[in-house]
Amino acid sequence: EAASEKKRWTLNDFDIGKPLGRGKFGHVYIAREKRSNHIVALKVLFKSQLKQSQVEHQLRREVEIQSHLRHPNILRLYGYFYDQKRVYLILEYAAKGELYKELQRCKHFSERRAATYVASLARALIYCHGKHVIHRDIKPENLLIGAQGELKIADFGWSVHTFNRRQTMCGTLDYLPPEMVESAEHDASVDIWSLGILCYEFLYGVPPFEAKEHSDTYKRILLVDLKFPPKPIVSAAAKDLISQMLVRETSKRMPLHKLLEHPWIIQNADPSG
Ligand SMILES: Cn1ncc2ncnc(NCCc3cnc(NC(=O)Nc4cccc(C(F)(F)F)c4)s3)c21
Repeated sequence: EAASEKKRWTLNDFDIGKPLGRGKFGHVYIAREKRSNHIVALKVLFKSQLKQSQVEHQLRREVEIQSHLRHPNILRLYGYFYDQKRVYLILEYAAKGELYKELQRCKHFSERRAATYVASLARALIYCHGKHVIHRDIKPENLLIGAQGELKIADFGWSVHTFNRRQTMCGTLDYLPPEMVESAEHDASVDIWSLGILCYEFLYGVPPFEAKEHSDTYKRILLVDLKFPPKPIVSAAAKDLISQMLVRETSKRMPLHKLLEHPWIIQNADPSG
């Protein structure tokens, strides 16, 4: 493993295949590493755009964070390389593609499928939080589906290491005001909120606080203006779980390990994930 991490990859190491998707900063292609015949996804980012958006540090943080994460429901970032104009991310290939396209196709998921996805995401987030990493950008566009139908969290471009905050206070915690100490904890609960939003969108096909104007969505979020439409029909257990995750007071949101014991998850999630 260490040897491969030391290896300097170049574009010549890969045969590039069809485009898999196009993101804000560049395109993703299926690719085969020539020596091993290993299929990967190669995300090509233009340095000019990264510089223009001043996100180079975020990309470095993503690569650093991802290099320590190993979990079946987290898309691997195997490494990166760059040339004159581009940065290339060497990523695990998710054979069944993007979850948001699947959600658009199905309109909404069954309770069993939704619960199975939510449980596997909860396990991945418990793993991340255990390593003081929060994703902060959990949404359908950042979820991919592996060859066996398993969910993979991708794109840690917005993730942070909660301990960074503590370390920047030159080692000592003593001088941190309560809100600074607390906010590091608070961050971990942002992923619980987002998972609640995701669970709602899996079941209803739309996020709970959607509104025409951004300002209205913002107001609905702050009020936690949570409404469950009569259609599609959704079990009381599912609504109970969502209601316990979408709580304004961060410390009162259902902890992820409690989520895995919730009746709706126990009754509906496929244990294999
Ligand atoms: C579509 N698709 N279908 C199958 C499939 N299999 C694997 N991958 C796919 N798609 C790529 C998924 C990604 C994983 N990690 C990413 N990471 C990222 O894009 N990081 C990133 C970019 C620009 C700027 C920044 C910065 F600087 F702001 F941090 C960070 S994108 C696939």
